[in-house]
Amino acid sequence: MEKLTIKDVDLKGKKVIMRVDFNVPIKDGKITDETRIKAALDTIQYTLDKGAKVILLSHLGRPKGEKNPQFSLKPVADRLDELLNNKVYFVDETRGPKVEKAVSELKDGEVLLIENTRFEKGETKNDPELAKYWASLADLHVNDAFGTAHRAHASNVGIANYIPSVAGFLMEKEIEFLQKAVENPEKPYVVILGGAKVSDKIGVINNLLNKADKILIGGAMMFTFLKALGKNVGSSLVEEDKLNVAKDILENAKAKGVEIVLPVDTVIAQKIEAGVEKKTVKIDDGIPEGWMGLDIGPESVSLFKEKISDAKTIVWNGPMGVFEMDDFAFGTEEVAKAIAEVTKKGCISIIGGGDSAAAAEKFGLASEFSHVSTGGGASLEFLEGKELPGISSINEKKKLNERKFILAGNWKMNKTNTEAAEFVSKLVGQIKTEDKFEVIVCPPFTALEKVRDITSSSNIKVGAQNAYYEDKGAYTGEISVNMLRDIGVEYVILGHSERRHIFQESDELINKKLKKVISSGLTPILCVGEQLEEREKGLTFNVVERQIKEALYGLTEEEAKTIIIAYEPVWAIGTGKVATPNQAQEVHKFIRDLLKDIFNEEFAKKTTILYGGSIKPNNYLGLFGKPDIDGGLVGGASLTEDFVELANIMKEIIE
Ligand SMILES: Nc1ncnc2c1ncn2[C@@H]1O[C@H](COP(=O)(O)OP(=O)(O)O)[C@@H](O)[C@H]1O
Ligand SMILES: O=C(OP(=O)(O)O)[C@H](O)COP(=O)(O)O
Repeated sequence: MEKLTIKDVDLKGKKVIMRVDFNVPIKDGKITDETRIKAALDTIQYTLDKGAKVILLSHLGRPKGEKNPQFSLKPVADRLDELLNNKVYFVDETRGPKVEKAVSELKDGEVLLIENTRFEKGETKNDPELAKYWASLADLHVNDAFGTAHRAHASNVGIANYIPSVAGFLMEKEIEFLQKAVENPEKPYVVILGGAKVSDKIGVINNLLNKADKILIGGAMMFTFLKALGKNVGSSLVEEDKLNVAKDILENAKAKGVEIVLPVDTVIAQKIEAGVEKKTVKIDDGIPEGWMGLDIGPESVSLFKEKISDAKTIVWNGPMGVFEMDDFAFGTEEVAKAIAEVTKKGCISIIGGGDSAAAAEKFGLASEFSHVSTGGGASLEFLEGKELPGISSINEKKKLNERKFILAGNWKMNKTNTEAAEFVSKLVGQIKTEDKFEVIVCPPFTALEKVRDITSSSNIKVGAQNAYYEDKGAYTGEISVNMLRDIGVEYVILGHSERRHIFQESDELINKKLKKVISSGLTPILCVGEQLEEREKGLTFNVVERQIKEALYGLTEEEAKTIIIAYEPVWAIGTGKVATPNQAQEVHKFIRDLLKDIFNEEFAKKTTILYGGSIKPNNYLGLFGKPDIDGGLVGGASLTEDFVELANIMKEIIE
C-alpha cells in the first residue's frame, strides 16, 4: 500500500502540524551539518505556498524529558528563517498558553517552530495525552521525519491517532528508494557495509542475503569476519562474541549464492590518531600485535571498485575506515567515488544515513548518488525489513481493489418526509463519486419512497434502517423486506447497537432478519460492536466474534457473500468519542481474519467492512486511511453538509 502525501490533501487554510527531523549536530551554538534542515525545506515551503499555517515539531538530541538549553531548537529556528521564503516564528515552549497563543496568531503561509519535543517526558513514551494535545493544535499531521521513523513517539506516531497523518516529500522519497532496494532491486545488486560493529548490521545482512548478489564488507566490522576465517587481525576492533555469527553469515551467503567480498589489505596503525605512523599490510600476512586496521588498503579499493563496476543497484551503509581522519579516509572516499561513477551510468545508489551520509558530505559527493538517506538507524531498520512505526502510522492511499468502498448515512429517527426530500436533493447535486465508491442514505421508513424517487437517477442508493424477517402478518409496527424491495430499497441495516440495546434485539433475531434480507435479494449492513464496559474488560474481540458468528449462523458462503459489515463501538456512537484509527483498524483486521476462518481468504478479502461511531470530516481521513477500513457508516454527520465533505475526502484519496 502507498502512503498518502501532502499532494493528496487540501492544505489551503488548514492548520498543519508537521513533524520534521531537525536533529542536527550543534557545536558552540553553531549547526555543523544542516543536511536535515535543507532536506525538509521542500515540504515546508510547499505547504506554506498552499496557504496552510504550519506548526513544526522536532526533537534535538536526547534531553530525557528535561528542559535543557543545550538542546534548544532556537539555533535551528534562526537558520530556518534564513533558508525559507517565509518568516519563522519560534516559541520556547512545547505546550501551554504561549504555544496556543502563537498558533492562534499564525496567518496562512506562516510557520511556527515550537521547542524540542523531547523536553516533554511524554514524547519518547508516546504518551496519548501529549499526542492528543499536539493533535488538538491542528487539522492535519504531516510526517516528514524519516530519521525518526524507527521511534514510536508522541510527535510522530501517537499524534496520528487523533488527526489524519500524511507523508511529506522527504518521507515519500526515503520510502520510495529504500522500498525499491528492499523489494525489487534491479540486478546486479551490490550491498556495501562498513562502520564499527557487525552487531549493528547483522539484521541488514540477513535480510539482504535474500536479494543481494554481492555484499562488500569494510570498516571495523571486516575484522570480525576475517578473524572468523582464522586471519591474524592484531589489535583491530573485533567483536569476539560475533565470530560464530560471522561464520553463519558466510555459510548462509554461500548457500544462497551470494558473494561476500572481504578486503585483501588494510592500513594499520598503533593508535587512532592523526599523523601517527601507518602502513599497509596484506590480510594474508596478518596484522602484527599492537597494530590495528583502520582503513581498507589500495588493493581492496581496486577489488571493491571491480565488484561495483557493473552494479545496477547499490546500497551503502557504514564507512570503510576511520574516515573522520584524513589518514584513514582513503578507502571510504574511493568507494564513494566508485559508487558515484557507476551512478552516472544509471545505477541506483542509496546511501544509508548516519556516518555514510556524513562521509558523502565530507567528500562533496552527496549530490552524486541517487539517494542519501537522512536516517541512520531508520534506514538500517528499513533495510533489515523491520516495520517502522513512524511509517506505518501514516495513512495509506486507497486503491480500488477487490472490495467496494462505501459511505453510508444512517439518518436514524431524523428528518420528516419534506426535510428528507429537500436534503437529499442537495446531496444528489453535490456528491460526485467518480465511480470510486458507493454512497447510501438510510432515511426513516416514512421518507424511503420519496428519497428513492429523488435519487433514482443519481449514484446515491437507498437503504432501510431495519426490517422484520416475516413476509407479512400480525407484527404491529414492523416492515417486511418485500415492502422495502417493492419501493426500490437495496440495502438494510441490521443489528444496529440501538436495535440491540434499546429494543433488545437478540443475535438469534438478527440472524433470522439477515437470512430474510439475503434471500430477498437485498444487501445487509450488519452492525457489530462492543459496549464501553466490555472494551474496558478486554472483551471487544469476544463480543464482536459472538455477534458475527451468531448473525451468520446457518448461512453458506454463497448466501453470505453480499454482506457488508459495520464495526460500530457502542461507546463511540453519538458520543463524540471516536475510536482512534489504530483502535478501529485493530478490530477491522480481527473481523477480516474471523471471516477468513469462518469462510475463506477470498471471502474475507472481498467483504466491505465499514467503521461507524462519531465520524466527522476531521477524523475520517485518519480512519479511512487504514488498510481494513473500507468506508463509514455515518450517523450525525450524515444529516448535514458534512456528508458531502466525507464523500470528497474519499474521492480525493481513492486512486
Ligand atoms: N577500521 C575501523 N576501526 C575502528 N573504527 C572504525 C573503522 N572503520 C570505521 N570505523 C568507525 O565506525 C564509525 C561508523 O560506524 P557506524 O555508526 O556503524 O556507521 P553508520 O552510522 O554509517 O551506520 C565511524 O565513526 C568510523 O570512524
Ligand atoms: O539521529 C537520529 O538517528 P540516527 O543517528 O540513527 O540517524 C534520529 O534523529 C533519531 O534520534 P534518536 O536516535 O535520538 O532517537
